Amino acid sequence: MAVYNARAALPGGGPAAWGEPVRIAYDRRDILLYAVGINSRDLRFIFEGHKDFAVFPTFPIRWGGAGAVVDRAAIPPSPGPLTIDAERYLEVVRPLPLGGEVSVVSRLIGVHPRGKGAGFVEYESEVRNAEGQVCVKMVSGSFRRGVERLGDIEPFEGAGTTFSAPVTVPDRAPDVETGAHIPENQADIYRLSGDYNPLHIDPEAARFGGFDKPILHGLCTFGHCAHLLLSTLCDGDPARFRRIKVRFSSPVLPGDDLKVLAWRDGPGRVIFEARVGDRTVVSHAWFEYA
Ligand SMILES: C/C=C/C(=O)SCCNC(=O)CCNC(=O)[C@H](O)C(C)(C)COP(=O)(O)OP(=O)(O)OC[C@H]1O[C@@H](n2cnc3c(N)ncnc32)[C@H](O)[C@@H]1OP(=O)(O)O
Repeated sequence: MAVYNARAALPGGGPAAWGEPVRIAYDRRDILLYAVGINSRDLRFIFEGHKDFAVFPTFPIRWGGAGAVVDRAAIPPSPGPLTIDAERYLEVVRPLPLGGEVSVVSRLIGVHPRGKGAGFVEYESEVRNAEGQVCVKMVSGSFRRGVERLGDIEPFEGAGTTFSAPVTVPDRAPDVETGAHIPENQADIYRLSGDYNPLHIDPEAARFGGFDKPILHGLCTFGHCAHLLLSTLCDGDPARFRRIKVRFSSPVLPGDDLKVLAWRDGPGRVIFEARVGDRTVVSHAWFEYA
């Protein structure tokens, strides 16, 4: 089993069974950098000397899919920027330690044709602590542009299943409204957590990907939504975080004002959307808390 550092690029590749565990080492600096990358000003997440210093619950999201075996026959590769982060789910089973080594296992759970010449690919992942206990469960969905025909998929347990369920927001005013300004340099900071895709910093790479300028990492938007909801609904207490699911519907840009609108949907559960102006940027989303 290879040892990878949290800052290094994650490996990929392989079939639809659980992949080999990937060991990931991280320390307090990684925890702090992630929290600053989603623009947290909460000392519990950005000051290691705070009495309640904690890992922000969505910290491991970038490890989604780590170690999954990619069957190239089932999912033809699509060129770099044409792979788009489309949906994410994260569930905290128990808190991650404040540093050390964890392992991540992932497997392909679904490959679906979707929309105009795109494939929608979903991976499931589990993060386990040094004792082998599951701390976090995740599902990562991405759009593969230009993959018009998905390959012949060998049948496997769970093939064709999807975690991608539609969510309709109620036809009434939201119960909760919150938001944040995304600083112009937010993507510059977020990428230091290890997501160095040039789409988020290099204007030329952004143009190649079909954008006028570098866009914010979807996972940075994800972290902002989680932080805003945890702050507003749970006084920022990470122990109350349970699960979150989002769909990235439209890109967010550094400098944007992000608004999160949430509707209560039973005890400890909200349905939410994020918007920039009138444009919905996160949809089909929900958050559960204690
Ligand atoms: C490596 C990348 C890193 C990043 O961080 S990129 C930044 C984060 N991601 C984004 O900003 C993505 C923003 N989302 C989009 O730009 C668009 O959204 C998509 C390009 C992903 C899709 O747009 P379109 O091709 O125009 O698709 P459609 O015609 O709107 O919908 C076709 C079908 O696809 C479903 N769908 C649309 N968006 C998503 C999504 N994000 N995740 C999962 N499914 C999606 C719809 O419902 C529909 O489905 P049905 O054909 O069954 O009606």
